[in-house]
Amino acid sequence: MQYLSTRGSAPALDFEGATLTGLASDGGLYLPREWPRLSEAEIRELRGLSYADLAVRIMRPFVAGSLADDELEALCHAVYDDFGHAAVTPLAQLNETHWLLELFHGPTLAFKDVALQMLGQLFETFLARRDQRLTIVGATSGDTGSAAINAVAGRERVEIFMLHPLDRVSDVQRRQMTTVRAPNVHNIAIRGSFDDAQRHVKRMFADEAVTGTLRIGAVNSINWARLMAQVVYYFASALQFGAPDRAVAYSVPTGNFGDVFAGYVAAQMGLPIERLVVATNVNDILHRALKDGDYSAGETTATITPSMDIQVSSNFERLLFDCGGRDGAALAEQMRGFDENRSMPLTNSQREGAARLFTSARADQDDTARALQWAYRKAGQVIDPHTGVGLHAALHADGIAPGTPIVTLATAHPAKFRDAVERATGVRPALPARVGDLFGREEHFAELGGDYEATRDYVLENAAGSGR
Ligand SMILES: Cc1ncc(COP(=O)(O)O)c(C=O)c1O
Ligand SMILES: N[C@@H](CCOP(=O)(O)O)C(=O)O
Repeated sequence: MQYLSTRGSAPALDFEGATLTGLASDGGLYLPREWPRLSEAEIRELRGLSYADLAVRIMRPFVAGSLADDELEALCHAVYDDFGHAAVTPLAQLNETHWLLELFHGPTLAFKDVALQMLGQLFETFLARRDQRLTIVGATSGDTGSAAINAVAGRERVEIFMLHPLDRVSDVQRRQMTTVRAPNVHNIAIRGSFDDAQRHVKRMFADEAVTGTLRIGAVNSINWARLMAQVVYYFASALQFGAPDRAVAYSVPTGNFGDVFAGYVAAQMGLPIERLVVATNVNDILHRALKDGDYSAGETTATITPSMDIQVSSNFERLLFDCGGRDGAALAEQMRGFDENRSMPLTNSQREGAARLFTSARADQDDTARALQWAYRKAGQVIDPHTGVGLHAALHADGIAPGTPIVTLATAHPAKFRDAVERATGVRPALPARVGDLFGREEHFAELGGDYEATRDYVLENAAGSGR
């Protein structure tokens, strides 16, 4: 499989190249040249497979040419055979229509583990093959950071620099990153928002002072391999509802548009998805873009769903590319306009293409708290606030045919946000034993100002080196 940049001018790469490169050299994001398509009969044959075997079948066309079947099988079984829950991503029923897809059974209690545990293995495989090292630079609003650090801590061939916005992640999220003691892990808190951190990371990919010295890679969802691994749980859940003979709708709490874009990919592959509901908090650029065609970023507001306090949503570019006729040059121009004005109108084909599958909703803090209360009182489920944003959207979604199961992606364990959960429900969720003694361990992180140069220089000065 070949991968193309959404901005049209970076070289096409195979899966191995796209995984190690992360962000394309023209600033675009990699996407498969075409969507592999499964027939209804092929989807039916997936019923009853273990999660690991399903992952092999879904990922195989995407990795073709870069991983042999036996290599892919070994990786999928290594990651998913012992994942914290036998089903890896189990479903929980709320009522006759609504379900939760629990994505938080991995080591760091958020959906990011499902893909990042796989990405850690992919890095190891490809770097060993090339006898190379990689310096990862990443940005996190809380969950990607801990999941990525868990996936690569102590590994020989990678080191990781993870930027988080100072005081804008939960205490559990921060400690899951900053208490990890491994020589290849560097945590940096920057003054500003997640968007600032993400901008610094993307700029490093285009900065010769960095790329001329270090081979840098990405763990954020700008890395295609992340999304590929997330497609699997849409199939795993829809099959349980009878796919391909029955359609399912999903409500996805959204920030960087990665998780919900994985649902879009599943639909392009032939999975009958009736609707994808993009659920945002008050940082609602995606809701406004889908509703009015106006993609314009405001200031980020801190909320009880900090992982979704995002205004510039990386993966939306992938959707605009795919829906807008895959015209890289035109999209590069459109994105240049956005970089200059922090605002851009969508084209008609982008709007119409998106409207075929997506709908959207926005939840403020009261809506979110009410959704947490509803889940607890009506269904006995204590859910995290991000999941609450998704559930609010699911409960208020229209345009979904009666009788269609609506699945809300439960993206984090409630204990990661226990203060907000307790305030809404009166229940203080306990931290699962698998995260260990987080509050008894010492924290280590560098605190930097908000300027790009300080971040870049810190990385250059502290990198053990990955060669060029
Ligand atoms: C708990 C949680 N829910 C939802 C999201 C949103 O996911 P995405 O950025 O893939 O849209 C994130 C992070 O982005 C998250 O950490
Ligand atoms: N919510 C994320 C933000 C980064 O998103 P990513 O999916 O692009 O890595 C986080 O928790 O860090």
